[in-house]
Amino acid sequence: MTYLRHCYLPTTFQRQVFYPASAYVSVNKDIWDFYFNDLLPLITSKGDDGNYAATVAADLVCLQALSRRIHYGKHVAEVKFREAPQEYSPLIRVKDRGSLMKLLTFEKVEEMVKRRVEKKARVFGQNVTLEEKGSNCDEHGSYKVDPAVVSRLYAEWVMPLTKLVEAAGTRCSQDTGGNYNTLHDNTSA
Ligand SMILES: O=C(O)C(=O)C[C@]1(C(=O)O)C=C[C@@H](O)C=C1
Repeated sequence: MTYLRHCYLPTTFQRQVFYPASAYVSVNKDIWDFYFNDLLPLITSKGDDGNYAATVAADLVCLQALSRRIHYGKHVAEVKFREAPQEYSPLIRVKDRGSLMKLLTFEKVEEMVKRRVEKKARVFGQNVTLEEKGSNCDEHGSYKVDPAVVSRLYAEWVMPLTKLVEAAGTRCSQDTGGNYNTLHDNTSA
């Protein structure tokens, strides 16, 4: 590092967006676990095609995309907390995890997200062939990934983990002195 010249460009000012404690909020271990244990068995078939390098590269892209999407929950939490601190603060103070989760949940939005990702998988994930439709098809064609599984991915893993990040994020907004790595239900709110 000592060999590097100083940069000629002025350092840009990075606004501190998050409360410092939110740097410790991470659900990457949970993402890793559901990706390999639950999701992959639903979208792959057993066997060995020898494409290890391409597979690792694809896994990395997917894991990073999932992690980015889920940890955007920190931004969402920040907005929600700033819009209604009077609603969030008392729940955080008394560690009412259930009510906090309810406040962070918008069921109608979740329904829309599930329908939207399913439709996107249908539209953008079609296999294009010149052959007649096979057994893995509906009236529109066949898909690289079953659109119902994509909807399930969001319903069972992506949105619940986003909310977990949001819950931890709102706690950071309230109080920067705690341990925010303790995200799960068996821990205090
Ligand atoms: O849109 C929101 O308010 C979010 O918090 C995001 C999100 C999601 O992960 O898509 C999570 C929780 C809500 O219940 C709805 C949607």
